Amino acid sequence: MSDTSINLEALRQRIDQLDDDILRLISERADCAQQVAHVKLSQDEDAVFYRPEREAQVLRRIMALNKGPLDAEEMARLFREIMSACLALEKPIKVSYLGPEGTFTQQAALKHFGESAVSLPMAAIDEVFREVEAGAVNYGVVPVENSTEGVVNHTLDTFMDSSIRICGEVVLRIHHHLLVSETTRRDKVSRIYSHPQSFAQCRKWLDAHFPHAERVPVSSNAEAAKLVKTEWHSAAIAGDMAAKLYNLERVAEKIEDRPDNSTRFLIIGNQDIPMSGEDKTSIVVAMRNQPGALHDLLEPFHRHQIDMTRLETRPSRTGVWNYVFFIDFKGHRDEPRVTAVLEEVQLRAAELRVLGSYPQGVL
Ligand SMILES: O=C(O)C(=O)C[C@]1(C(=O)O)C=C[C@@H](O)C=C1
Repeated sequence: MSDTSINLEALRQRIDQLDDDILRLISERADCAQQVAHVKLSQDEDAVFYRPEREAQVLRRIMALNKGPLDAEEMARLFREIMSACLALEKPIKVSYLGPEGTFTQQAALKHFGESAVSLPMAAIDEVFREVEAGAVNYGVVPVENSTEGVVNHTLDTFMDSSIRICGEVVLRIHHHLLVSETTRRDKVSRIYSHPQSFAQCRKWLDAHFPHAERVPVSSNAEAAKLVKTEWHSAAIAGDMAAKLYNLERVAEKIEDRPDNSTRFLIIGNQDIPMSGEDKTSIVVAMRNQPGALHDLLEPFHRHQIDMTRLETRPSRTGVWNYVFFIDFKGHRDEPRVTAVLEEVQLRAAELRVLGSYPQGVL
């Protein structure tokens, strides 16, 4: 036997021993999670098993402790899956998302809740809200803003008519690929299907590489991928999940014009989330229609040195010229300086609703 094969053998034996340890430790961890479930149930028969603030703390701790060689995000992803499996042992979690299967929203749902969550595709954003409101699922996942294309107005508008709360956020790096099926004539592509937002995010690449192909907008990237299966002269722009789901080949990868293209998704539910230590709060405010209203709204945030991460304006559905403001800022509603700001804004506003305080996205 050569030296290298002896070495390989020894290393594999060591890996087997380590796997034994990992297996034992994961099982012990799962056992602990089951005991946590018993404690929760003994305190409250309607106990909520999923604890986003605790999950965020676990992942942040692991990322801070990690010394490599795996990078912190990779390590957190592994722990994300362990926690997902532990939670499923306590109580399986059901999550609705803006479908169909294979969309970036499904990818975001899995990134946030892990593979052990049961995820159910819905045809529209309102349906995701409705399922959560009706208690048919525990949580929902909807897109809210894209770094290239801006806000998803439909999601914001749906919050105005709903009592649903925001329980979390997840940011997904969006990579688009040009996809074809095994029967596509790659030199004869004359039509490309995709969602309008994806076309917008890949405009320059398309102008340079497929200036003459017809661009056909469809309701989702997954739908685009599905259509390609049946047409020999068509391609689709979609992401990894759709490529995998419909078994398509990537003719060109990462064709988005901006390398930092990302989408933020919200986790919606019926629950108030306690502080995790690094939180955000989202509010919706209607101001009276008078001069200086916007200044009056923003001034308390400035004075209390609260870091505002987003401000969107949407027309209110009640008065013709009235606008409402969607504001995200750092901090949790239970922190004294946040409570103070909310009290001041309440006095100046026609209406204020806290949509939720939740952990800042970790992964
Ligand atoms: O700490 C808890 O409350 C648990 O239920 C345990 C645990 C975990 O596996 O660490 C599992 C699910 C919760 O969402 C948070 C954490």
